[in-house]
Amino acid sequence: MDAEIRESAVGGRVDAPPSKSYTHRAILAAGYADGETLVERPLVSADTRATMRAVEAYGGDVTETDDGLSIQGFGGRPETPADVIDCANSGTTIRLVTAAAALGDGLTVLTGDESLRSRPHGPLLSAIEDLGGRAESTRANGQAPLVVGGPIEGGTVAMPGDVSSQFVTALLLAGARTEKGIEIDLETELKSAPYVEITREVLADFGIDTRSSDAGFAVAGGQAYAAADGRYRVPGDFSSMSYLLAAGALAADEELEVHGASPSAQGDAAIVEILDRMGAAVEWDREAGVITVGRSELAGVEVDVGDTPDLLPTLAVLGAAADGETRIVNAEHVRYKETDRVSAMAEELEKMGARVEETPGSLTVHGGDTDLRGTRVDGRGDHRIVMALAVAGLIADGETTIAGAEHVDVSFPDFFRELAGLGADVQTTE
Ligand SMILES: O=C(O)C1=C[C@@H](OP(=O)(O)O)[C@@H](O)[C@H](O)C1
Ligand SMILES: C=C(OP(=O)(O)O)C(=O)O
Repeated sequence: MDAEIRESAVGGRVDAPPSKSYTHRAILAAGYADGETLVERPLVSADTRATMRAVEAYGGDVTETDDGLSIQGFGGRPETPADVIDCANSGTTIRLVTAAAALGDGLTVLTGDESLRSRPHGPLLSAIEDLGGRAESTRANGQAPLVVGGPIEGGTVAMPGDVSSQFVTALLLAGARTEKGIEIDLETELKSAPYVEITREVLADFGIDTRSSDAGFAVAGGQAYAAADGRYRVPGDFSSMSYLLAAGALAADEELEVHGASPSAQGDAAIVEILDRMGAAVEWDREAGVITVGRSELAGVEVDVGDTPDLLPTLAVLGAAADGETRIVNAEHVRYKETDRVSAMAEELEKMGARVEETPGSLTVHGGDTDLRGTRVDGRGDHRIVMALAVAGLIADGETTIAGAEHVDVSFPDFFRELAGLGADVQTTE
């Protein structure tokens, strides 16, 4: 599917979609629980469907109802799946579900699409083996397809922190259901650290205690998952909001209001502070959960994305429109996503006329001196590249055509409808 976008103004009110990260965790936590949990206001998207499929493969049941997802847990110990688990495009799913597989008696086979089969899982596989489980990459390169089995009893493992925080998340979720618990000592600095705090927040809401220390994180074993009153409500997604807020800062003719922006552990809420630092007229009423943004002249800034890798595509587009230089640093781990997002944004923005430089760990965008021009760009099969380029299309001269626009289904299925609803001149064509 292509998306065609012409220079246009936006404004009005929009509701943020529910958080992908919280939804994944809530679905799996409900899977680990006994009995039924209602996950209210879930994100239903291609990635979260992959986690639902995994919970069902392990013997749980997931039903979409008008009130949310009604999930019957598999009770802490996954059954051996009758078939391979297809995690599609979702890194969160394959990592969290791999650690769950290490609690089972039998073997689980996990795979995904071409992008997912190129992403790294080596440190998680080694940790499971160190804990006495079996965890192999069929191609012996740390990538899926994976074959995983247990049951692990728990213990202490050392692991790098700079490849993916999802390895820590996966072990904390599964660790609560081991006999001895799991202690994770980090050998290198943790990147994407706020995502582990999201995990700890969801775990606490399901009655699971975790600890953090200078060395890493730990979870005691033998804990039972149970949400208060059997219900869990998902907050709004700040990564998704970043495209809406960027659209407002670059192209609003009247104020743009994003609702559903209540504070949570999401690091990507930093988009509000970054926009403010760039000179945008942005205000966040935390109590009401509403962010308003108006069109403003922006100035380039330096942003460290160590904690907030998913903001890089949005920031690159803001940088292309801002006066002066925007330097996005501490971005090595942004290369391990659905695609190498550092190179992808450099190359696609260059097609639109921006001047961009990359180093292994940074992206510098020289904004202001060149106007973006519409052309055909490639969404790289990556939802965040597609959405960021769509925002760039709002301020580019002429028409921007984005190939692979259907990939928004991964995290924000209504993205193009919402953008059109705000006044953007955008059409999608098969
Ligand atoms: O745990 C999560 O929900 C996520 C963690 C981050 O990945 P890494 O920890 O691999 O950087 C982030 O990029 C991803 O979109 C979602
Ligand atoms: C990297 C992402 O997700 P995942 O790791 O779950 O594929 C993302 O949503 O940007």
